[in-house]
Formats: sequence, structure tokens, C-alpha cells
Amino acid sequence: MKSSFCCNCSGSLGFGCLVQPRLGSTAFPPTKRKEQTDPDLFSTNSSQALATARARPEAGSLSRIRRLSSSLPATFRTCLSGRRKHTYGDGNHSCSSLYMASGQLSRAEALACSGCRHACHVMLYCDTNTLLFGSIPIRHIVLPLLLPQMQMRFDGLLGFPGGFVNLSEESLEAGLGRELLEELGVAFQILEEDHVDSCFAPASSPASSTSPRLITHFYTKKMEEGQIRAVETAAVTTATDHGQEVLGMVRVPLHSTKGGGGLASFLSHSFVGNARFQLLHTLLRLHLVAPEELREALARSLKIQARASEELRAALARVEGKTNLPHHSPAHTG
Ligand SMILES: O=c1[nH]cnc2c1ncn2[C@H]1C[C@H](O)[C@@H](COP(=O)(O)OP(=O)(O)O)O1
Repeated sequence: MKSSFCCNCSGSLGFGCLVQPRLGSTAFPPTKRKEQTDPDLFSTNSSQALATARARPEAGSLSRIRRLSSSLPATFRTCLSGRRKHTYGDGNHSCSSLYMASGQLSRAEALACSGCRHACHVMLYCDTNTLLFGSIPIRHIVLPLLLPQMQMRFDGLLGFPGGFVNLSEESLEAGLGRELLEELGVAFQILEEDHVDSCFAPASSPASSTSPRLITHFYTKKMEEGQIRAVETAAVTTATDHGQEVLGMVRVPLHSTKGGGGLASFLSHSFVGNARFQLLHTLLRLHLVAPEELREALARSLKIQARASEELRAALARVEGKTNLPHHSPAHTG
């Protein structure tokens, strides 16, 4: 049976997606990044950013400062020496934690790692004043909504659009543009200034079990609401990867519902590699969600996951019970 999954407004996965009309392919020119960030604090030069963070702590979050303080140089030395046996990527040495991302590299350091594989992904987003459920005043939903985009991948995990880049043939940004055309059906020009960070992928990343090590480069691109809507349409019509590598685009719900849905439910799903941390970090960095809101959403998310674990255990027990039934044994079928 073919089923169509989508992410509903409470952030949970459910059935019943809209079918979008067919449109021609679209091309989006580069945009200058104008984000509410401190340019020094988010410099691609880690030591400069750390110095700024220490000198002006009010300019950035404590987590950012802690993150920058972690053991970057040792990690770089290990990588740049080209040794195959390494310790990063084990959870403590990859960008898999907001507070302990010692696997973070500057763009230049990442590019200097000739033995590494590289993958680039982007978060597209826009502001919107659209009300959830049209005109119905739902007081417990935080508005305005913002619409960051992610996608449901072929492996059932949530991730950002993008993919592997071959640096011997293309730049990071050209490779990302190529991947976006395949996955979204839209020609984008991603610029170096859209680059946010580069990290060693966690050991749990699909491509990390094999050498060489994977570095993931993350970008953000702010668009107009109409452009995002056009991307959503092209992604299910002109994109060659639709239904294959990409099962559908999803909007990230940034609101919270009274029952604890919205962002909390969304965050409790399964993400590829360090995509969840890329999302969390970006939501804070761009001030799309207040730190306190994010803390609450994460705490709720943990409760949702605990409930889901119980449900899965119960489902597994039921399925295991059923598979022992005689009519499932080949000897009794036919
Ligand atoms: O969204 C992501 N954030 C961080 N890392 C990611 C994300 N999506 C994938 N990955 C990692 C894990 C994958 O093995 C590699 C390559 O990405 P992918 O999109 O699967 O590459 P292709 O489309 O197959 O080129 O990056």
C-alpha cells in the first residue's frame, strides 16, 4: 500500500497531505544575508568569534561561548594530519551537541582536510503573518509563524535539503546548488556568505561508518514567503528526486499548542546526522525561537519520546505475539 505522510500543524506525523498543482521550474538569485546576528560573534574564524564572545558576552548565548571554548585545535590537528584513526565523531567530538561541539571547523579548516568527504545542506526560511487555521483566533499558538523547511528523506529521517559535494569538481556552494536543483526542482545560487558552520558529522551519520570522515557544511537562506511556496510546489512537481531520495518537504512548526504539540512534537522525530542540532542552533542563532521556549519544547519533546518508547515496546510485544501465531508460519499458510 502506498501511503502519503506529512507533518501536521501539531508537529506530529500523520496522514492527509495536500496535492499541489504542477508548475514550471523556478530560479532564485542569491540574496544578501541580513540576519539578526553579531557578525563578529559568528565569524567563520573561530578564535576571533571566541574572543568576541568572551569580550562581549551579552552579544551571544552562553551555549555559543561554551561551544567555542571547547577543544577545537586538537580536533583540527588530528584531522589535518590525515590520520585514519581518530577520536572525533564519537558524540563528544562532533557537532552533535549544542554545548559541546568540538567538531566544529571554520570553512577554511574544513576545506583543508583533503582526506574528508563533504556534504552541504541548507535551511530555507521566511517570515509569515499567516494565521494557523485561517481566521480562527487560537490564542495558545505563538504567532507569527516562520517557515523553515526540512524534508522527509528516503530513509525515513528528517533532514535539510542538500547532499554530497565533490570538491575536485565543484565548490561547496556549486555542489549545494546542484543538489538543491535535484531535490527541490529549483535553481538556487547559494553564496559563501550563506555558510553558517562546518562540522565533523557524528558517528551515527549514515556516511560516517566508513572512512574517510564526513564534514557537513550548513547554510541558511532567507526568502520571501512566495518563493518558499514556489519551492514547495516545485519540490513535488519538477524535482527529479521527489518520491525517490526525497519523500516530501515539511515545514518546521515553531509554535506550541496547549497540549504540548508543535515544535516539541517535531523535535521528537528522528533526524539524520546532526540535522536536529543544526536546526536548534539555527533557531537560536537567528532568534526564531526564544531560548526559554526552546528549553520548554525540548523538555516536552523528551516526554513525548518516552511515551513513544512505551508505545513502541507495546507494539513490538503485540507483533512478536502475533508472529508466533500458527497462521504466520509457512507450514500453515496457503
Ligand atoms: O540535514 C542534514 N544535516 C546534517 N547532515 C546531513 C543532513 N542530511 C544528510 N546528512 C549527512 C548524512 C548523509 O550520509 C550525508 C550526505 O547527505 P545526503 O543528503 O544523504 O546526500 P546525497 O543526497 O545522497 O548526495 O550527509
